[in-house]
Amino acid sequence: MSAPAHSSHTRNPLDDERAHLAASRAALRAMRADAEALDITDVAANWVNAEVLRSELDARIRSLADLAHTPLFFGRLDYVPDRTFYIGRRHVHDAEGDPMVVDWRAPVSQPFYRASKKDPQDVAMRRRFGYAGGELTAYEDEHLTDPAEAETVSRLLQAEIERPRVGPMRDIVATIQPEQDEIVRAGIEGSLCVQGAPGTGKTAVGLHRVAYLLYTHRERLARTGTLVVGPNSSFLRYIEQVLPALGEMSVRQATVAELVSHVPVRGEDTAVAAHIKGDARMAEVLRRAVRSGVSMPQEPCVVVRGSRRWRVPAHELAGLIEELLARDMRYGAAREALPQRIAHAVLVRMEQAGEAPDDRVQDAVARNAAVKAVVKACWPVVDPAKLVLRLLSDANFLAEQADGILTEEEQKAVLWAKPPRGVGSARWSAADAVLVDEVDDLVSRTSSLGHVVLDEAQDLSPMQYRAVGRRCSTGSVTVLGDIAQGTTPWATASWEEALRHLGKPAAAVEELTLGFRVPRQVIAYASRLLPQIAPELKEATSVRESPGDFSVRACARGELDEAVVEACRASLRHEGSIGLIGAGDRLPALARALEDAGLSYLAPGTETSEGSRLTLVPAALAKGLEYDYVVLDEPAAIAAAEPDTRTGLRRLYVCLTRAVSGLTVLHAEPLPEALAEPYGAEETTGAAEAAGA
Ligand SMILES: Nc1ncnc2c1ncn2[C@@H]1O[C@H](COP(=O)(O)OP(=O)(O)OP(=O)(O)O)[C@@H](O)[C@H]1O
Repeated sequence: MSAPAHSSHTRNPLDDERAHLAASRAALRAMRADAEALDITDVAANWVNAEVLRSELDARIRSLADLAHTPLFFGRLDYVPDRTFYIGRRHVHDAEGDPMVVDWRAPVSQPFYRASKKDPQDVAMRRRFGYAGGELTAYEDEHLTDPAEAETVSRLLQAEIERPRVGPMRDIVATIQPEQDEIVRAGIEGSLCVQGAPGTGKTAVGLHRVAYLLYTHRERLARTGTLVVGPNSSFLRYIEQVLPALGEMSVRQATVAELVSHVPVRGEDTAVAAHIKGDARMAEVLRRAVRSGVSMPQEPCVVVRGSRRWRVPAHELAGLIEELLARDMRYGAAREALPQRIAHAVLVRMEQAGEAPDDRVQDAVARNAAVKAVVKACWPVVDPAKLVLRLLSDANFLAEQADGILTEEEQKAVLWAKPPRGVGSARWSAADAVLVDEVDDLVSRTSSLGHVVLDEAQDLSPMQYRAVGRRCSTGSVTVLGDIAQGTTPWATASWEEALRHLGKPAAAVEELTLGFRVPRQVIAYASRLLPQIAPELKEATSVRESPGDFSVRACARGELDEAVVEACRASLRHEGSIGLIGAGDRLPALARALEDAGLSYLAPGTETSEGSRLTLVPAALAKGLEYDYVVLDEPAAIAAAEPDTRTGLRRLYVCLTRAVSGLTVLHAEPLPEALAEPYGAEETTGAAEAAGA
């Protein structure tokens, strides 16, 4: 793209901008040299201090590195009157401390993302820069206050959206859209939920929001911590470079399974059992179970001190226990409070007898063997894993705790067929681990982080939402997901319900509808499934201009593998990444076909590179990922691999919406009904062919 011609006889503005880039680079080098030259021997009082300071300084020096392939600034704002700011990934200042580049997250940068002709926000001109291989090669201006200038779609923005994808996920800091920016910059106090169709940038927005919050509330979040929760490790590997690219290294990323890893998960539940174990009613069953060991004393507690014996009668002890049960306290905290309460009762008696005991006496009484014996008998220690184990293997115990909460059939469904011998040998399932986590929290409060981003949230069960919710009980959360992509039988039905289980019922639900990934005709084709999988949702639109290569082809049974290999070859002739997606049990055959054809392939989550661009993706792991070209093998098999029709079609919807530039669907079995209609010739361009032939 060339720079627009400017009428003046002076230097080409591009030269001026290049000069500013060179000067900014020099300033950044000077900042780095300053940091490197800093002598900390005088300021660090001791060895530990010196170590801490050194590592902070090293991090700062690293963050000041000038990365040749990431432009130092990507935009410029000319405010009225007469103030110019260059917007980039990080702040750069000159020797006097004046800004050469301001951080995209600073308040003065906000109009770069939000200002419009309708609302110029004091900006006279917005300039976007185009780079090629680290060189500044183009710019594009919008004069927001000029009534004569028509509003246009930015070509640089469009080029960025169309740029082929290879390697890990990229940041979108140069091209965040206004509706996305509102979410990125929403205040830290409020929790938010974002419903968005495939490719509307939910993941990108969530990660940029973390970077924004860390910039704006650095100290607070350094103390309390931030966490990004994603669906599986391939997904986490795919997104893990985005935050470091934005200069943020200290954000933890985890799956829900990793958050609740109290027991080793080796077993699997039936869909029915998993559904019940994920139901919020389980929380009440567990609460009862935890307290079920509490009993009322039959004997008085007799404390001997010196020559005197102090007696607290059984009914008074029972009163203390009942009072603790009635309070909204963690089980473990109440257990710690009980000896003090009993000791207090003893102290009252001592005072009545004319003694003047102090706090030390109360502490000593609380540690007395007789008091300890009462606590041990009446308020026993609860081991979370052992308690859940008992609940799932002892039918009578479960029946008592679940009485009036779970039906008999439901109880039967969650009981282990063969009770394990102990915690170590049990075949715990993922849902069991969440139950153990719930009990753990009933015993001692889980500590809360400052902010949690929960991505692909539509798949979580109510009990999983509770597990995430307790990790942000005093902080806030950003929930991202798409109901139409919910593929677990235990998925929570609506965002309102999900937010309730998270403990954030007042959070606002926003919707993103502009799609940045999937070409228009592909999203239109996939959206035919919406009436069956999520009738309440609107069809996504696409901002992508490229119509994309899209074809649906029927083959004879014996020829499918060969056709798939051929489609992969054809895709490899284009630039960018290629994903071959198939049902789990089709994967061995597909792998063999690729190997026989001499095509090497990667596993999902492995970084693609120019030399290795083809990934073989099981349908179950496709969620959240994207490829420039997707070859989709046998839709019917993908749908059939799920326990019910709706889940099957939702899985298919996920797989159909992974493509950026091209999608080839190949099938030997009939297509699901909604997709069988030929794709209308009037809607297609290029290679689309009739489906279901
Ligand atoms: N403002 C933007 N500018 C450029 N690219 C964007 C923008 N927003 C999103 N994208 C790109 O669109 C693609 C889809 O984004 P992302 O994966 O965040 O979507 P998603 O809503 O999480 O999708 P899914 O529902 O499939 O998980 C990514 O390649 C992302 O970088």
